[in-house]
Amino acid sequence: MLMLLIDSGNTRVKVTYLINQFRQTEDLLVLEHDHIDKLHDWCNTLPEVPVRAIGVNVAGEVIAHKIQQALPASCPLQWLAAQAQTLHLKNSYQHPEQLGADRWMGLLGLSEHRQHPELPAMLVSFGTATTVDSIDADNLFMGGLIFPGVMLMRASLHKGTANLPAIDLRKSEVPPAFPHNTEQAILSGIIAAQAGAIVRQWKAVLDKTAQPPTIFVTGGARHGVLPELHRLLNDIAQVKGFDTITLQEIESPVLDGLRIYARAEWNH
Ligand SMILES: Nc1ncnc2c1ncn2[C@@H]1O[C@H](COP(=O)(O)OP(=O)(O)OP(=O)(O)O)[C@@H](O)[C@H]1O
Ligand SMILES: CC(C)(CO)[C@@H](O)C(=O)NCCC(=O)O
Repeated sequence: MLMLLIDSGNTRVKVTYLINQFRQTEDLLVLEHDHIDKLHDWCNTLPEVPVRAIGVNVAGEVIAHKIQQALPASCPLQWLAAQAQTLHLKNSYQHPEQLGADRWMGLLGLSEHRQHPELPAMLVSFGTATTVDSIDADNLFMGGLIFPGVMLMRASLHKGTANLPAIDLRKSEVPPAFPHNTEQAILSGIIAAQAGAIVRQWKAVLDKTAQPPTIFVTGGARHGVLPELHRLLNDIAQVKGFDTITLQEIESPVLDGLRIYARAEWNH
């Protein structure tokens, strides 16, 4: 039995599959919104006809419909939402279903990466928006931040002002603390905002739980932020008396979460 797992984000749609509940392949399809129809042909190349699909969609109804249309008629699709509790994960959102389903499944996906489940953990996703979510050692989602992602910050400065250019973001060095030109000032500003928010949340979790969270980082826009993030985390580790702060990059926590969900359902 082949089951599709779909992570439909605001920039890209990612699809993988399970055969008899196991991920037997590293096959991953990544599609921009304009190319969702290619999902149809991809499905025809799979080793079996898919009989079911589950996924999360935060890209709106139109994209959800396009995905549904691209699937074989034999393959019913179920979109999952955040809940008050899913497996071991508990949700502290006032209205649990308001939490982005991608954030929720991503947090579920952390369980297969956490080497120290006795410590809290953070999931930082540098996607279209940046999200910074925390769970404690009892798997309670404590709450999290949403702010414009790297590309949105860049675009909004360019669109919302007369003088600011659309800068080149393909640099992954620590940007200067005291920029001396416009391009550097924008780059440093964006990276400082992104990295600074994560350090702020790391400290908030430490203050609340008295334990240092492990940080998991994902998303297409992460590379430019990581050098500055490492630098800030080294600084705060020293101040707080820790040898190091664990930061681990992970490729697809949302698909990992969907896989965990699918297997649990299968075994039920
Ligand atoms: N090299 C890069 N430098 C900066 N940003 C990048 C780079 N590569 C991709 N991005 C940005 O990363 C974002 C996409 O990341 P990702 O694929 O994780 O997004 P996504 O899954 O579509 O996100 P979301 O789920 O938030 O919609 C886009 O904003 C894209 O412009
Ligand atoms: C924040 C995004 C856009 C991140 O992809 C998504 O999770 C979303 O649309 N969330 C809904 C609002 C919320 O999570 O509170």
